[in-house]
Amino acid sequence: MILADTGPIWLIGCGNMGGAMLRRWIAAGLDPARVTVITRSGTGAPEGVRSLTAIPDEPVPDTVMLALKPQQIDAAQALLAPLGGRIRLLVSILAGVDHATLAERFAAETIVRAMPNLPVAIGKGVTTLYTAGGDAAAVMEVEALASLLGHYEWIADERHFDAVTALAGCGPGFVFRFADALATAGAALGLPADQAARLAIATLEGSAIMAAAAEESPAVLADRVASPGGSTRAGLNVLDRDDALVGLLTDTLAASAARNAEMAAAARR
Ligand SMILES: NC(=O)C1=CN([C@@H]2O[C@H](COP(=O)(O)OP(=O)(O)OC[C@H]3O[C@@H](n4cnc5c(N)ncnc54)[C@H](OP(=O)(O)O)[C@@H]3O)[C@@H](O)[C@H]2O)C=CC1
Ligand SMILES: O=C(O)[C@@H]1CCC=N1
Repeated sequence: MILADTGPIWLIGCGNMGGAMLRRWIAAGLDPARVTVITRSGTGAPEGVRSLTAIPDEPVPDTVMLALKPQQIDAAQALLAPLGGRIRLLVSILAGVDHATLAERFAAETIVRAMPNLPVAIGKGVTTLYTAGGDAAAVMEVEALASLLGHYEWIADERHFDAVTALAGCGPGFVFRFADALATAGAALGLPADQAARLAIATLEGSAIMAAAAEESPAVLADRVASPGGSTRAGLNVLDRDDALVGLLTDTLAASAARNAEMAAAARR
């Protein structure tokens, strides 16, 4: 998809996620001269991008992206309050904070919630999008930006946003933890720790690429690894006993989704 040059983009916050997205967009062809990063410290912006600690005395930008923490939404509102008019497109990556809260706090014609994940840094991210409606061209622009980050999908029901945040937004954190656990378990069997770490990550990489390309489900692929009466089955029996792994991950996502809901409630105050 081609990026429309609709004018200035202000990025409020440029930390782990805002920075990863912006670097990827610039690598993919976004003109850095269109972007102004605004943070308290004036740090974090990629080279060639204007970096400020307050909003400039300029016309309302076409696009504003909120990439600070949900707990910092009051500061973002105060920062943008002096703007004299409506922002054409507001994109928020704040976990939890819902569309209605954004509409109440920010004057924007089109508001899109986006939930990216950290592999956007290498163009292999997952971004989930939601809007309650808005200008079709603005929505297309968000799609064009999201497509540069990797896989993207819209959700029609905002009530699913906390769940997609838990699964895909937080998901890399859980997968990285799984990689560590796999390596730790390998080391417990006597492997050198560095070798166990390499093998664990390469195994995850190959398995994920294979699962992404396969027509069969991961469940079928798991059975293909497990020779009848063999060693994989013996291991899977541990993960499957009383749905141990499913139960653990269900609790994990539920805890993340509940935290998103708490942050959303705090932002409504
Ligand atoms: N990390 C992740 O994997 C993901 C994060 N998100 C969302 O991204 C958002 C940011 O998270 P993350 O990047 O991890 O957080 P970071 O702490 O890494 O970045 C926060 C950024 O916000 C800036 N900031 C803080 N306060 C203000 C302020 N008052 N005005 C302007 N800028 C400010 C910080 O700079 P300074 O301190 O200099 O002001 C920093 O650049 C969150 O809403 C989170 O829900 C979504 C998906 C995944
Ligand atoms: O931990 C967080 O709150 C954010 C939301 C998704 C990933 N990181």
